[in-house]
Order: sequence, then C-alpha cells, then structure tokens
Amino acid sequence: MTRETLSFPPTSIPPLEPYLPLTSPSPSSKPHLTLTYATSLDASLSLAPGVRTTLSGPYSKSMTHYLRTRHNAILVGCTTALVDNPALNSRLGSITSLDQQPRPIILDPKGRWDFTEDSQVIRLAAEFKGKGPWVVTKRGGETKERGELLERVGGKFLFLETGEDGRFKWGDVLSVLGEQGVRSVMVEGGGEVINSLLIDPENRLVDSVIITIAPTWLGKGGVVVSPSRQQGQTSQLKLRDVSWQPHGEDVVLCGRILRS
Ligand SMILES: NC(=O)c1ccc[n+]([C@@H]2O[C@H](COP(=O)([O-])OP(=O)(O)OC[C@H]3O[C@@H](n4cnc5c(N)ncnc54)[C@H](O)[C@@H]3O)[C@@H](O)[C@H]2O)c1
Ligand SMILES: Nc1nc(=O)c(N)c(NC[C@H](O)[C@H](O)[C@H](O)COP(=O)(O)O)[nH]1
Repeated sequence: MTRETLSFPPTSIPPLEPYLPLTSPSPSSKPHLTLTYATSLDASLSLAPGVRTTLSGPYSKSMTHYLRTRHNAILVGCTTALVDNPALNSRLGSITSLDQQPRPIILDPKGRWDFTEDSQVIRLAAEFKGKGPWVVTKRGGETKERGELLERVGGKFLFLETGEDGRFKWGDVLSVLGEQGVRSVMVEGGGEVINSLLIDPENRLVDSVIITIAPTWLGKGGVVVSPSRQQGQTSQLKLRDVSWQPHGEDVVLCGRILRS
C-alpha cells in the first residue's frame, strides 16, 4: 500500500504552538503528554470495535502527521495496533531524517499484539521509514521470537507491573518512557486508552488536548470516548485555554484539562 506524502503549511502552525511540547523541556519534568484523536459528532472513534474508520479530512490528517514530528513518541493501545495495522510514523514531506520520526509505543500488558515482519510499523522500521516500536507489557507478555524481531528493527519490550485491573498506572507509563529519554508523547487512542487516561483521578498527566471533530455521525455501536465517572463524582472534566481551529471540513479543538 503506497502512502501519500503530506504537507502542513507553516501558516497553520502558530495556533497549535501553545499546546505543543517545549522544544527544550527541563530534563526533570515528566514527559509532555498530548492527547490527540479524531472523533465523530457522536463522540465515536470508529464505527465499531476493530473497524478502522476514516474521520479526519486531508487537512487535519496532515496536522496529525505534523504533530507526530513534534513529539518524541506516539502511543496507542494494542487493539488499535491489531486492527488498524498502523504505520505510526509521519509522512510529512519535510521530514529528512529518522530522528524526526516519533517512537511508536504500544500498551500491551498481555502480549495480544501478534506483530510479524509484515506488520506495517515493523516493515517501515526495517526500511528506516519509522522507528522500531517499544511494546509496554507485563512480564510474560513477551516472547523470545518477538523480542528478537523487535531488536532487529530497533525496537524492544518495556516491562511494567499492572494493577488489579490489569492496567498500567499512567504515571508508571510516563516514568518508564521518561527513563528512556522520552520528553514528549502523543496519545492517539483508541477508546480504552483514552478513557483510562481521562479517568486518572488527578488529571495531572495530560498537558494538552488536540481533538479533530469530523462533520459526521457514526451512530450507535461505535467506539466511544466517554470516561467512567468515579464513585460519587459530580464534577465535570473540563477544558480551559480552549481554541477552535477550522481545518478543511473538520474543526480542531485545542485545550488544556482544568485541574481539579
Ligand atoms: N479516531 C481516532 O483518532 C482513533 C485513534 C486510535 C484508534 N481508533 C480506533 O479505536 C479502535 C480501538 O480502540 P479500543 O478502545 O478498542 O482499543 P485500544 O486501542 O484503546 O486498545 C485497548 C487495549 O490497550 C491496552 N490498554 C489500554 N489502556 C491501558 C492501560 N491503562 N494499561 C494497560 N493496557 C492498556 C489493553 O490491552 C486494552 O485491551 C479501533 O477501531 C481504532 O480504529 C481511532
Ligand atoms: N487522527 C486520526 N484520524 C482518523 O481519521 C483516524 N482513523 C485516526 N486513527 C488513529 C489510529 O492511530 C490509526 O491507526 C492511525 O492513525 C493510522 O494511521 P497511520 O497508519 O499510523 O498513519 N486518527
């Protein structure tokens, strides 16, 4: 499958700049986390679980590929890796070196992502068109064969313990990425990843939100972004410093989560 080369006009960059990671962050701070995804008018990421659904138009898609050049890493859940077979690289035409590519990070505590040499993100890393993925898993989620395949393309397994809910604490995820030198990460989805991030009790991990809103309803049965409420929670999860930016037929909402 040939992948188009994209461009993102410099005139579009200024409105996004306040929401992007600092180009020279202090080494002690946690990695900057940008939550970014495309949603329908009825808060869906895709038509149904496992159904890759195009929502972004050409302009906002180019924006996403620009965002990928502004972050050290791009993180998705293993179901997204499984069903979308994503490239998780940037195809912005202005890229001249592998250093400008984000590191793909896949959260996969049980080792469900059965990647092979034919997986797109692996193949692109082998062709030096993307970086080798880091798969965050629980001890036992890895296999020798897959570990060797990752190493061949410059990737690796990272190991974390899960809580009783079988999930990683987001603070631990960011700590292990920080230890690897990651200073900024864009979390792209899917639904479980985003919802688990948004219910983080202190909401102190998400530094900025950049959401593409497409002019379409996907209808019932979609993968919905709607974080669970904590027991007795009455407060809303709100954004501040909000800006709305048209990109073609889509609108891009930028903001920061209002700290509780
Ligand atoms: N529109 C968009 O921007 C966008 C972005 C990404 C994915 N998608 C779509 O979303 C769908 C996939 O979403 P989904 O919700 O089914 O799956 P997902 O991609 O969120 O992956 C879920 C899996 O990730 C792991 N995971 C998630 N949070 C974790 C945590 N805190 N700790 C440890 N592991 C964790 C678990 O193994 C979980 O089963 C696909 O259809 C995909 O096309 C859309
Ligand atoms: N911004 C955005 N708009 C969309 O319309 C859409 N479907 C996704 N989905 C995000 C998810 O991570 C996809 O799997 C990758 O965006 C696949 O794209 P790549 O192959 O990585 O370029 N993201």
